[in-house]
Amino acid sequence: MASLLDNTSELKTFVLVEGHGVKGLSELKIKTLPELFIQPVEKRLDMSKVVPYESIPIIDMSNSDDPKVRDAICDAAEKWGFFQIVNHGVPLSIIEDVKDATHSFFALPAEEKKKYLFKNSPTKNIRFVTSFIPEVDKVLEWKDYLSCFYVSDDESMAFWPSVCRDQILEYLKNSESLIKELLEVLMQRLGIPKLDETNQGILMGSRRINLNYYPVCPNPELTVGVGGHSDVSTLTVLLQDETGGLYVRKLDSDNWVHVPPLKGSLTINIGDALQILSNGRYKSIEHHVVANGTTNRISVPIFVNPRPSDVIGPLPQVINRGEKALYKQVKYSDYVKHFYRKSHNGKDTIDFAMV
Ligand SMILES: CC(C)(COP(=O)(O)OP(=O)(O)OC[C@H]1O[C@@H](n2cnc3c(N)ncnc32)[C@H](O)[C@@H]1OP(=O)(O)O)[C@@H](O)C(=O)NCCC(=O)NCCSC(=O)/C=C/c1ccc(O)c(O)c1
Ligand SMILES: O=C(O)CCC(=O)C(=O)O
Ligand SMILES: [Fe+2]
Repeated sequence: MASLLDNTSELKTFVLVEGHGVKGLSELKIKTLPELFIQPVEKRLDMSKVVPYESIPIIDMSNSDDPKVRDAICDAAEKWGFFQIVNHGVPLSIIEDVKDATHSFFALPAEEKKKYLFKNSPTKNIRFVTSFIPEVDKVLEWKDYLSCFYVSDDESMAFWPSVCRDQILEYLKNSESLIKELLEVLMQRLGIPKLDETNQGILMGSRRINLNYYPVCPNPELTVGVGGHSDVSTLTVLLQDETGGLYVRKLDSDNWVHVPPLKGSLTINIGDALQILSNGRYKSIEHHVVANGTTNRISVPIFVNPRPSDVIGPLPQVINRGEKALYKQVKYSDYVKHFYRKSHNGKDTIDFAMV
């Protein structure tokens, strides 16, 4: 084991090539974090900047036709870019099933998980990864994930891991009406009364779902679970377990706010695509996940996106009201490829679309 930990190339092979991931490393009960994962101080979360007395809004969706609830959603998207929802209509049993399925996938032996590494995967729409982009990240993040881009039920049934595919598909189906409702509410404030086929395609024409696993880390303060980044989605529906560890930047400040686990809740955040489409009105906020010294953590984000072929820019309904466009028109797949070409670095992806 000593040679594994001291030799970066052997370590990379164990973690990235043999399918062990950081979970496999954590299970060796190592006492010290290998250098490969030691983040520069500026990439770690400065806990002195966390403000304990603030929290993102919690919105009860049981009366979602109530104008007060609809206003609360739009206000949260403008002022925080992040909010938690309860009574959202996604059955709690479906949520529990997807959490269990996440544990089942990561409990598979390395030999099985290895089949989903990008170079071995039967389809480019599914990949098992450690860190964010290990080919690009100079220092690795303390996270393994399975990323699934949804194309069709048939493709999922053929290629997704059988231990989790049915639960993921059920979850995707059962979150559909919630996603549509949230987008409808957000569009109404922008002067778009109904979602028709065209804007529905741009707002929610594709989905990516990730199963994230953050294993216990020997020196959590020296690394990150996920470095500061904003999502490139339209919006993200995030399911987290009872561990905690997600922090979001308070708008226009140097302060961070914890997103506490709240049983049965889902966390919603605005992504870059909606910041662009709304010409900056709705905010895609930087967020960060810390590593944990005592508990394994899972989370499951659904990234609701435009279709890869869509061209996105500030919506005509927004610009026609006399606003100056802050962003140019970009092909969404170009935007996403730009995101996937570099390590996490706060909010810098959106520079790609800036006028
Ligand atoms: C992703 C692309 C661009 C792939 O295009 P495609 O033509 O199919 O390319 P391909 O030949 O299959 O794959 C190669 C590309 O995969 C992309 N890629 C690289 N790493 C990954 C990865 N880990 N997961 C998925 N795609 C990746 C790169 O963009 C590659 O581009 P290039 O290096 O060839 O230039 C396309 O499917 C698309 O436009 N999808 C739109 C929907 C979408 O995926 N949106 C992203 C929402 S994800 C989001 O908002 C946040 C994600 C996130 C945040 C923090 C994390 O720590 C993390 O892990 C993930
Ligand atoms: O694990 C979390 O709570 C958030 C993960 C995240 O930000 C992401 O996968 O984009
Ligand atoms: Fe994220």
